[in-house]
Amino acid sequence: MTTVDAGGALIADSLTVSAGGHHILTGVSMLAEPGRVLAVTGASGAGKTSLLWTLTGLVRPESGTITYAGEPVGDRDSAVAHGIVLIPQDNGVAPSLTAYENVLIPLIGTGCGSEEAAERAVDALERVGLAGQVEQLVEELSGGQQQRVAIARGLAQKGSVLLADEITSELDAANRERVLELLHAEAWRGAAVVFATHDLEAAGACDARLHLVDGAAEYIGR
Ligand SMILES: Nc1ncnc2c1ncn2[C@@H]1O[C@H](COP(=O)(O)OP(=O)(O)OP(=O)(O)O)[C@@H](O)[C@H]1O
Repeated sequence: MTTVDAGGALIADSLTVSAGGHHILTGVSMLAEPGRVLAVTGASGAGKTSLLWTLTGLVRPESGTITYAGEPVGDRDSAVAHGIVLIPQDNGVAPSLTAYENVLIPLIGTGCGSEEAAERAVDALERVGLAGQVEQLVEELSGGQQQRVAIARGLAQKGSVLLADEITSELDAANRERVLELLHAEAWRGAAVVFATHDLEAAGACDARLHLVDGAAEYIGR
């Protein structure tokens, strides 16, 4: 397994984000530590996706700062350079490519050598239980299988920070358990993991919890 910088905490300080003329995050602060899984909970519309998109540089905050290992994360390029990986809520997989290509191509795009990328892609697909679907077109896969392709794509990148947005929503019980174990395995590898979820049982098994209410952090702890 690849190890990452153990000093690499992702810290958000007083993030405020606006869209459509109103605040969708208001003064949210957060600490994601290497080796730990932070659950982000909250009702639908509370701001979980907005927070993860801001942490990964896809949304620019109106005020507040984000740092990784003490370095500013100001935009998408710096988030990528710091190894901040997002598994998005909508999966974002390419339907006309195979499962393997969906995992492989982003690895090549980030400069991974072709042999290592191939190994990592197959390994990640096996870890999510898709060893038998490696060469299958994504459009031929079920919703839950497509979600697992997106998870494999995120795992294969071996990020320093893994942001996982509602990644168990389409999974059956066995695959939900498998994916939760994989998130914790990412933390054991040394990554800081942030897991947005409606699943309070899964959140309870995480190391820390940030609860959002109407875009504000209401409760931090277990
Ligand atoms: N581009 C946008 N323009 C205007 N409002 C937005 C935009 N993006 C998000 N919002 C609003 O911000 C709020 C938070 O949305 P967000 O998707 O972050 O919530 P969430 O907690 O992830 O919800 P869910 O659990 O349903 O995925 C919602 O009220 C949403 O309508």
